[in-house]
Amino acid sequence: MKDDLILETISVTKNFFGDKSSGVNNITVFIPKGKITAIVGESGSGKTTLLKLLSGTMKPDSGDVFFHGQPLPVRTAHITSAHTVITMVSQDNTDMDMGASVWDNVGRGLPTEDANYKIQKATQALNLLGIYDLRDQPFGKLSGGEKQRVTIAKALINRPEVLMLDEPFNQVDAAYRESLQHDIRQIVKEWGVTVILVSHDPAELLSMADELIVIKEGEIVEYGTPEELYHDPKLLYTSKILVSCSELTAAQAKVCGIKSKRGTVVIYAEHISISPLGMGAKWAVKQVLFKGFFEELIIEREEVSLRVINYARGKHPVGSKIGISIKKYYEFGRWLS
Ligand SMILES: Nc1ncnc2c1ncn2[C@@H]1O[C@H](COP(=O)(O)OP(=O)(O)OP(=O)(O)O)[C@@H](O)[C@H]1O
Repeated sequence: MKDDLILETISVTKNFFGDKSSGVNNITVFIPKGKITAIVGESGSGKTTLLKLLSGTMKPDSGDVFFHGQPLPVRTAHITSAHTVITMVSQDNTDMDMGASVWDNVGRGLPTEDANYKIQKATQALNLLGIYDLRDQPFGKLSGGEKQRVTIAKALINRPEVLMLDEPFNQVDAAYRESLQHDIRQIVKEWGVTVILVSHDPAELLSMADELIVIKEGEIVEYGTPEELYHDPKLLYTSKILVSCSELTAAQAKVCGIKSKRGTVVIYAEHISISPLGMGAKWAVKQVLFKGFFEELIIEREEVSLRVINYARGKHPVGSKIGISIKKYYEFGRWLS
């Protein structure tokens, strides 16, 4: 066990009802201390199962889980944001009392009756998450984003060593989400808390995580930093999780002027530029997806569909035609242009 690791699983398997296609199989992962590690994968790939094994709320069928190099005891009760060493924040707020005030909910996370200590800790936690002014509000009346801040404040009140976040920002609107992500990063830096995050949001994964663990059908298939996996994914599966991209067969790639030697080509939306309208405008705009300061266009030609980033919002409506040039594309293991 290296000093810079806090949790590790060695060859851990957990299946449900003896079905090997459920749960996770033979997983070995290392969670670095004081970093944000994100577990990513398609729906049903085993992310939550792995999170539960790492938190000690689920017992593996075989294999071992270590916390600071010692076997992690399995807890009988569900882990909640009131646990002290490893805490969990999920999107459903099940351990919060909707009718009680923010202050009471957060204070309930402390395992003590010492009133002064409670006041000091609750004030600190609420200030940390920028919600001190909400202290008298009933929890149930808060917005989704405010609720998540309160849940995280409760989870942090005991200064846990590990904070587990299972899809924590689903209910939070985009503007609020960024500031919450920023605050969590700050807390990780200042307090040295280890965060394990499960998320489906590529932007969140790339901007928040220090390390990514990619899980597919219950097995770890790839891991690395967001930069490594974004720029040099070994698997199409990984790029599809992290990036808006199009996957083409060799025949489809030919329509884009690409001769593929390996049979599958991946084109990131950001690597396609839109050329001036005119004779070369052969791609029909089928859908325009609003993304804030840019749009994502779904374009089609000869039954080949591509995703393209468009910064000139409103300029290419559905039904119009555009020309494109592809700056680079990915064939597994290598970039080509
Ligand atoms: N308690 C359970 N009983 C039976 N099967 C289960 C149970 N928990 C998980 N599974 C199965 O194990 C597999 C992995 O589930 P898990 O919830 O870990 O996936 P996930 O990646 O977190 O999915 P999602 O992103 O949809 O939440 C799925 O096939 C799921 O149906």
